[in-house]
Amino acid sequence: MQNDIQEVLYSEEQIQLKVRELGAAVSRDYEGRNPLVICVLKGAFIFMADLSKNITIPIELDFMAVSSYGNSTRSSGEVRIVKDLDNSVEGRDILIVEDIIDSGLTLSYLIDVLERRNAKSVRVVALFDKPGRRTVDLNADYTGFSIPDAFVVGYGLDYAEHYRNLPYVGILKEEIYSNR
Ligand SMILES: O=P(O)(O)OC[C@H]1O[C@H](OP(=O)(O)OP(=O)(O)O)[C@H](O)[C@@H]1O
Ligand code: HPA
Ligand SMILES: [Mg+2]
Repeated sequence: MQNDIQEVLYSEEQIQLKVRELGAAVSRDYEGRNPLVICVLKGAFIFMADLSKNITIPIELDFMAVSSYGNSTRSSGEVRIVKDLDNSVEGRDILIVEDIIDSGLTLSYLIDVLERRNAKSVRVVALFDKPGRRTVDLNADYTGFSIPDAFVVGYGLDYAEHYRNLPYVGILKEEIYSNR
């Protein structure tokens, strides 16, 4: 697995430090509000686990699975809900937890769905952001790291379902996906 990585962008330790900061910011901003924190599966599963342990106010958790990349390094443009929420979002303060914002298509779709279901507020915390790749105008309320336009894996992020279990985040060698 390690041999497929061209360059480590952020180590496990650097990520943990950032996640602690994000947890503190969320805890401060949502004091007294009991938000519903939504994990966007599968990519955000590790970030959600670590972030939630760093949130010090009462929260509820829910999970939604959406997919648009499949086995590609480019978005198909079609966002599919693979698993929906268990909870109603009506009248709730929602915090969406995303691993990465790339084109922005996944998030713009999700925000739209949650607003149409009458959430009281919708905010986004994203660990990684590729601002150079947006096709829709959208930004997270809380961002961990801005990264260059390269396909990255690890800490939940996959290529064709592989590499999610790497504890760090790195750029995938182009030769792994260029001849597919
Ligand atoms: O801003 P975008 O271009 O929409 O890209 C970001 C989304 O793409 C990835 O999900 P993916 O479809 O690969 O599903 P996964 O989380 O199960 O890997 C990633 O985890 C984000 O949810
Ligand atoms: O760089 C990425 N890596 C993994 N999944 C992704 N989904 C959007 N961008 C990426
Ligand atoms: Mg993926």
